[in-house]
Amino acid sequence: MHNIWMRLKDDFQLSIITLVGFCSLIGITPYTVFRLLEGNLVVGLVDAFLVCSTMLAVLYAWRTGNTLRPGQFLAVVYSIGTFLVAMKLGVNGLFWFYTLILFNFFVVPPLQSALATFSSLLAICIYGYLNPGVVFESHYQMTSFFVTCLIASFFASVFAYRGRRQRVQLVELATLDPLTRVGNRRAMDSELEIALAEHRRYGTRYGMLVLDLDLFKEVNDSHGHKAGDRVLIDFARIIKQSCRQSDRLFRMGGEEFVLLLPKLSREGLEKTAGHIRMSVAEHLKGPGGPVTVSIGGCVLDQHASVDAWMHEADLCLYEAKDEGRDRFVISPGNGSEKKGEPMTQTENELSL
Ligand SMILES: Nc1nc2c(ncn2[C@@H]2O[C@H](COP(=O)(O)OP(=O)(O)OP(=O)(O)O)[C@@H](O)[C@H]2O)c(=O)[nH]1
Repeated sequence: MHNIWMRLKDDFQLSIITLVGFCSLIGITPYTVFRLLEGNLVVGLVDAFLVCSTMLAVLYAWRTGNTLRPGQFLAVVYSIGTFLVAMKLGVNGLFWFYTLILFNFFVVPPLQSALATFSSLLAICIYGYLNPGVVFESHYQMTSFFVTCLIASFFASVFAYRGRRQRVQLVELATLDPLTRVGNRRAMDSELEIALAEHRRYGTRYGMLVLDLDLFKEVNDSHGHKAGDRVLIDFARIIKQSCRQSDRLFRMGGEEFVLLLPKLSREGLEKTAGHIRMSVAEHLKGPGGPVTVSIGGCVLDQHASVDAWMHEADLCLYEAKDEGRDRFVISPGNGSEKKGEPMTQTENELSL
């Protein structure tokens, strides 16, 4: 129950789709029964179809975590459904268009929503125009309906667009480091926990590299904080260019970064660490000359916690610093506290 509540709180789109499911169940089901009882089979079946489709979409969203596809599916189903209901019920069915406008703008991105709503609106107006007296009582009524729907759509799309942008900005504020635009510590903590859970459940392999710029204080002290910031931004860019798209880079704080690498063996981790060390040494130019990086690494194994995993990588980093910097040390990987001496390799040793 706690899990369900957390997902509803954290995922806005999921909560909207769930709300739609709830509203359709209690809002449309009575109409379905009523239409079927009064013998209006078509509208009754359309209503029943809407309720069933909504329930399926809600289930799909909860099972897969994907809310875009069920949202698009519902936007199409409801747009067609609203058209059919208005076609059959005439003026009494037209009021559902206002609900459709709001609904579509909540479940799909603004452009897709405008397309679905406008198509449905246009379809009912064309049908009404071709069949005078069936849907609209006059052309004047049809025009008023069309114009008010367009105005309502316009306002809904402005609010939907602003709402979406603000949500994206909030997520960025909560998960990105403002200087380097890589993941922040909060994002790192949650991704490392997910990695640990996946490793335990499915045996997925993960490697971690802890990267720390060498003698970074000198850059700041000699050339100022702004120059230091520039070096940090360039460093993050070089790391992102040197690793796979599936790898995730986080800034732990200061000049220390963590790289999470999925599906990597210890040998793969060594290669990547060597490649990154070399790329940084070659391409990272501070105001006073090249800046290098020291790296500690560890493959996730039998670690009791994320802290234990990170601690092992940190010990390797300290060792790389102690041995003279501009190098990497990868733990031998027994999953517990470091027991033996970890392997230390510079790029030259690797290529021998
Ligand atoms: N420009 C800038 N500097 C930062 C930022 N965060 C931390 N620092 C600086 O990073 C420096 C870290 O210095 P140290 O921890 O002594 O490490 P170091 O000089 O890199 O030495 P080693 O790690 O031993 O190679 C300090 O001068 C901090 O002020 C930041 O966001 N921007």
